[in-house]
Amino acid sequence: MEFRYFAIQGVVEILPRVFGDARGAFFESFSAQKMTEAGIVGEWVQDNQSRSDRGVVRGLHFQKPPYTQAKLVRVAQGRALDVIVDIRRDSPTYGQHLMVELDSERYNMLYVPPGFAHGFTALEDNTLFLYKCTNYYAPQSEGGLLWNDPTLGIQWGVENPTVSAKDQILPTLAELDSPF
Ligand SMILES: Cc1cn([C@H]2C[C@H](O)[C@@H](COP(=O)(O)OP(=O)(O)O[C@H]3O[C@@H](C)C(=O)[C@@H](O)[C@H]3O)O2)c(=O)[nH]c1=O
Repeated sequence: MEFRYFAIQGVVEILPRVFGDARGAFFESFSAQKMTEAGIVGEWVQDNQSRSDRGVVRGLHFQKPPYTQAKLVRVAQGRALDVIVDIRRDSPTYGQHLMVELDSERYNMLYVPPGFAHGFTALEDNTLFLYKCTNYYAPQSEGGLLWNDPTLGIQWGVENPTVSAKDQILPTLAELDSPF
């Protein structure tokens, strides 16, 4: 398992060791021991999965304290462009975003700590997006950021994205009163 760190502190890409053979492939999709050694700590309590067709954008989402979530995200089928925005008020990279392509054929994953708005776009039909969370879903604590806020300048990689009604009315960064 290899770990890649970024200019935005706290975010880690995980590149598992993949064992290919005549039957197919094997990899460890989670190892508390190896991830803890790399600084990825959390009490993982919920696993989620969504299926999206090409051009679907989900996000940008977070849960507010005291129900903040770290997320460990990956794609089991297809490809997604994963996007995170730093909304930690005291962070030198506040308002900056990072994009990482998650590819089911590369088996890569991304660790997203609390303090980030998270979203992705599916780059293929039937993209299966899997993630672990360190807190249970708390609908009353849902927060978000407008996916196409021009201030963020995110290039989502698809034309005419499909976005839920709920996500179309999220606040812009300027309107956001970040709880982090
Ligand atoms: C996130 C979530 C949703 N739901 C329900 C609520 C709703 O009826 C339905 C669909 O919810 P949403 O539209 O919020 O699903 P979605 O837009 O896929 O939400 C997810 O987006 C990505 C980008 C994230 O980062 C996740 O944390 C989560 O916010 O599923 C749960 O029951 N448990 C959950 O943990």
